[in-house]
Amino acid sequence: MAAEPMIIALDGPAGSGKSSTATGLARRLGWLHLDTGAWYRVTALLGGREDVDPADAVALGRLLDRVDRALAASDWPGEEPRRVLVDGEDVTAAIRTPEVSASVSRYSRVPTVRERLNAGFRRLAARTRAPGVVAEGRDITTVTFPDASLRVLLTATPQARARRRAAQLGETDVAGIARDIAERDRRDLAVVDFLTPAAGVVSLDTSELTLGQVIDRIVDLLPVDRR
Ligand SMILES: Nc1ncnc2c1ncn2[C@@H]1O[C@H](COP(=O)(O)OP(=O)(O)OP(=O)(O)O)[C@@H](O)[C@H]1O
Ligand SMILES: Nc1ccn([C@@H]2O[C@H](COP(=O)(O)O)[C@@H](O)[C@H]2O)c(=O)n1
Repeated sequence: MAAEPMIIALDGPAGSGKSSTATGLARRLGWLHLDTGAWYRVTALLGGREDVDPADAVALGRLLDRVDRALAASDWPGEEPRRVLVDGEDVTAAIRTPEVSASVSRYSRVPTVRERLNAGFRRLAARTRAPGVVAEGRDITTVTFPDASLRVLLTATPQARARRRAAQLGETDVAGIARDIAERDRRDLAVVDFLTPAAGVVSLDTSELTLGQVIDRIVDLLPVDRR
């Protein structure tokens, strides 16, 4: 029987570097990168387009069935940068717009959404062709994969996060970006605590580290035969 895939779980606030770190780790290790935030974003994108009221259990269930099928079809270890496809449509860029970022918590705060997506993440990780999974989000170390082989909480100062995001977007209004990040964190923190490391979770402050240094530090925490 094939060995269970090894899991690295990464959590952290917006802009702390989860996706870039997970991308680099997955590339280096040849593992599957599971960007859970992307699937919350897909839910918000499709929900917004179809005007799905999160309180309408039937419409929400149909929406989540669709997201679930797209998630299940996304086992592409080694593909970086990752594309996000839904029924053949490439929504990689569409899920990153400021509108989706602003609306995602309307769906991500709903318990049914979290339960259905978490179940899909666990199924994907259990049956991936990859030898391991780097999963990143907000509740990955605590709820989705509390038994992961390695669990890391990435942190960075609000200033560092806003500076990085401004550079990423080519924006000069760093203060405005800092406000957007703080607002999204505030809404997300009402649902899960991703600022306090749970027992056994390694906390890594990336404010003064380059991306390469962050990846090296995490690889150093793996058993020697898995690096
Ligand atoms: N250690 C680092 N040093 C410098 N820049 C970094 C570092 N980590 C990430 N970055 C840059 O910061 C920006 C935000 O990183 P990233 O998108 O990975 O954060 P995130 O935690 O996934 O954010 P979100 O939760 O909003 O999706 C990117 O442009 C990335 O290249
Ligand atoms: N495990 C997770 C991951 C994400 N979310 C919600 O999705 C939003 C987008 O996530 P990004 O990582 O792409 O920024 C995020 O703001 C959360 O609302 C979540 O709840 N749990």
